[in-house]
Amino acid sequence: MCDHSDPGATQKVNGAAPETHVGIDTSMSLGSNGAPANGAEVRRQPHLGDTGNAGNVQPFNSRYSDFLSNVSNFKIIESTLREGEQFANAFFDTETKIKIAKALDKFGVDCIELTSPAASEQSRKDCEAICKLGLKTKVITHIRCHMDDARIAVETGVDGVDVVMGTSKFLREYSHGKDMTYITKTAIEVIQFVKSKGIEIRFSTEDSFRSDLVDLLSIYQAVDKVGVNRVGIADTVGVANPRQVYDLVRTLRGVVGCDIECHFHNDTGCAIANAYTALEAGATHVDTSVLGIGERNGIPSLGGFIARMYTADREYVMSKYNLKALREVENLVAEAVQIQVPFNNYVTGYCAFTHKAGIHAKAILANPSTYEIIRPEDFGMSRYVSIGHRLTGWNAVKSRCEQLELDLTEEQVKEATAAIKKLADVREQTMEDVDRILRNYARSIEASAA
Ligand SMILES: CC(=O)SCCNC(=O)CCNC(=O)[C@H](O)C(C)(C)COP(=O)(O)OP(=O)(O)OC[C@H]1O[C@@H](n2cnc3c(N)ncnc32)[C@H](O)[C@@H]1OP(=O)(O)O
Ligand SMILES: O=C(O)CCC(=O)C(=O)O
Ligand SMILES: [Zn+2]
Repeated sequence: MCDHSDPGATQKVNGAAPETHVGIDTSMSLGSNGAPANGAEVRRQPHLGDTGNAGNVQPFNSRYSDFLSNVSNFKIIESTLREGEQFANAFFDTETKIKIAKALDKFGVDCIELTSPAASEQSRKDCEAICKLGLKTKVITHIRCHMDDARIAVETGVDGVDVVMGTSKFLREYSHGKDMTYITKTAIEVIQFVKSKGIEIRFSTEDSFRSDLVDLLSIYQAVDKVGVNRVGIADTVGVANPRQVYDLVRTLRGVVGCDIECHFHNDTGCAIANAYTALEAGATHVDTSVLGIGERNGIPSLGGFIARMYTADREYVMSKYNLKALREVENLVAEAVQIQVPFNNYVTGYCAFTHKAGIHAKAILANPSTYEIIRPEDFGMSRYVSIGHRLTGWNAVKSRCEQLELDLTEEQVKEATAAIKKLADVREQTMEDVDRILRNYARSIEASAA
């Protein structure tokens, strides 16, 4: 149910590198997610001056003058097994958690964050089991700012503990009822205790963007002074916009020496943009979850965040992360939480690399960089050109003729294209329909020439 491989029924075109292929398949059924049924392939010539989709021709790379930016030097705290477990549909048994942890390790995330061991006896056991897997990724757990939780956490074998406490007026009044003096004192106690066990510690303020700036900076400064490894900013309700994020992170960067982690909810659609902006302003770590699952409508998806970062610094992202492992971990999580991967998912969505309109198709066939900023092959994906519809053009049809080894002149291809469009005005044409039209047309030309 969660398979989200390439769309069938379109023309398959792999073409950024020399010696690339064009495969064709023209029906466009959203139900079928398998590889194209009819993948006849033809060669296309490499395009001179094809610098690749995310090469240095694009003008939006970060500026050298942007000395604060960590866009080319960031870490991912992957929270599918913590924030993701807070998604309404999520129930991860031990086996599933282990599979997800291993898949994230294979992808190469820097840290995985696990549900608090104080949540339940099974959560504690699962945390211990994942710590024993010997993963390359750091294993971190996430707890309240409370000594009882900290004592349980340090016994699990984790590499790090993420501590959080609400600082907004809302949470101080209606969640835990504690004032800033109490919060600061407890935070310092928890940090010193966790550090005394030789374990990494992060302190985060929940609902940071609705907290008082002076309160925030004071507590961050206090925890930095006692040697916290990271501080965290959390947009718990998804209220922040990129400009506000930039201002807060940049201000904080001037106040603490430790690393800065950021956590953004997606209630108002800014989560990935906010994460990117936080890195530009000097944050070092970003929280993600696979497919963005989490409380309500979640946080930045691992795939979406990676797509953004790849576009900013392809070399860094490709050298650090195993991008071809993205699809596997998405499928795993989608199945575990019983959802479909969205049709428009970043990178792996059903039609993320499908080009339809004739104008696009022509240019894509000449050079994929015209209409793609991500190279599908970097993620183990394929490119498609859809031709069995009325928006098609003769250039796309010509490429199919070449695949079918039909020797037609430009004028003849144009005439065949008109025939396809006429029929496609009535209904979408499948690949078989298009091939039949083209073959019949070629036969009729041959017959009239004989
Ligand atoms: C924004 C976020 O996503 S933060 C992470 C959320 N994660 C979780 O909640 C983990 C799963 N949670 C649980 O299993 C449970 O809520 C537990 C074990 C943590 C606590 O359970 P309970 O003791 O039954 O308390 P309950 O959940 O009803 O209320 C939360 C308690 O934590 C307190 N609390 C809330 N936030 C914090 C905090 N950041 N630090 C310390 N204490 C806190 C509240 O005041 C309340 O205390 P109370 O028992 O004196 O009323
Ligand atoms: O610990 C954090 O920084 C974030 C906690 C959280 O999930 C949130 O505030 O939404
Ligand atoms: Zn959250």
